[in-house]
Amino acid sequence: MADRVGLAIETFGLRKEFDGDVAVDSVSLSVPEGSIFGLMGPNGAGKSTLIGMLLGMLQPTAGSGAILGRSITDPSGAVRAQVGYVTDAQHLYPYYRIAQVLELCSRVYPHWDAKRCAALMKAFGLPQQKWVWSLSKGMRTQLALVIALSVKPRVLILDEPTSGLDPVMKQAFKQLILEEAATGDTTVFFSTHHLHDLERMADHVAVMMEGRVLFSKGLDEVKENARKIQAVFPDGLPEEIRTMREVLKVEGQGRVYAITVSDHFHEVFARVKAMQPIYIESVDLGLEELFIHTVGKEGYSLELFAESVSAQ
Ligand SMILES: Nc1ncnc2c1ncn2[C@@H]1O[C@H](COP(=O)(O)OP(=O)(O)OP(=O)(O)O)[C@@H](O)[C@H]1O
Repeated sequence: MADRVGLAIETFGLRKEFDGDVAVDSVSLSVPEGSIFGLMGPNGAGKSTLIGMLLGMLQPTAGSGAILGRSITDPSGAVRAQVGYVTDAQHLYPYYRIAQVLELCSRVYPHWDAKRCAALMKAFGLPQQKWVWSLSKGMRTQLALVIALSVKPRVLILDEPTSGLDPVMKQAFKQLILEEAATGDTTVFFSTHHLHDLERMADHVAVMMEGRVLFSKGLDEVKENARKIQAVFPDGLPEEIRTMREVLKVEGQGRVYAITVSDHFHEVFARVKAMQPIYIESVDLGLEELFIHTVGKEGYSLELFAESVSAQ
């Protein structure tokens, strides 16, 4: 595994089968250091399975991966000391009191930040003497976040972290994550069902469907390269436009054609312009439109995906 500078997480052809059923299929991802990377996908897409492999909780069937240059299958688990994580199924000790869990963590994690832990506990108002088993789902998530941030993580991995939280806590949680990322020292990798989480938090976005990552890019790159061309041609649409690799969709209304471009926008625009349209302009493309067209072009059901796009 290459120890490449600049990437916090890297996977190559990562695959996981459960009894022959493929849950994660050939996933190759690059997560730049210092980024907030949002992975979006509907129920059953394979997000938790992928995260389970990154955290060393699940053994890959094939492929490989590294966090901060160390293999995710490294049996010593050394990399975990620099990784904070919050998962849906919190791996916390049910028969410990909160204070005991924190005490244990302070001994296990070499970079444990007791001040930060105390401040976060106060902010969340978590009762130190409560048993872990008696906490609500949202309180467990809060406790997991307190721990995740107190290990001074270089990488923070969050599996649908806000799913059990009420709206006020959701907001507070997101704020904390953004503050953590703003320090520039922490890379955040999170999964979500919802497009609006990506739009509000992430600077790198990926879409997962049925075990595969269909799309993975930096938002700046998306804004620069995924746009729409609106054009009118003297003799209707030149057929070769439909066959261009970068063209996701062509829609016509009267004589005006809207050409959705997923990549290399400037080159495609220049090629279309050379076809001598009567009129041509470039229009911004939202993430929602881009994802819907990408998912559709790959032949996946838009119904599954539509819920992720519309839900708040
Ligand atoms: N331990 C397991 N044993 C068998 N199948 C599993 C196991 N864990 C996950 N799967 C299957 O793998 C597929 C992907 O599940 P996964 O939980 O990774 O999806 P997800 O994108 O996280 O979904 P959700 O958003 O609902 O949490 C599903 O078909 C699921 O049934």
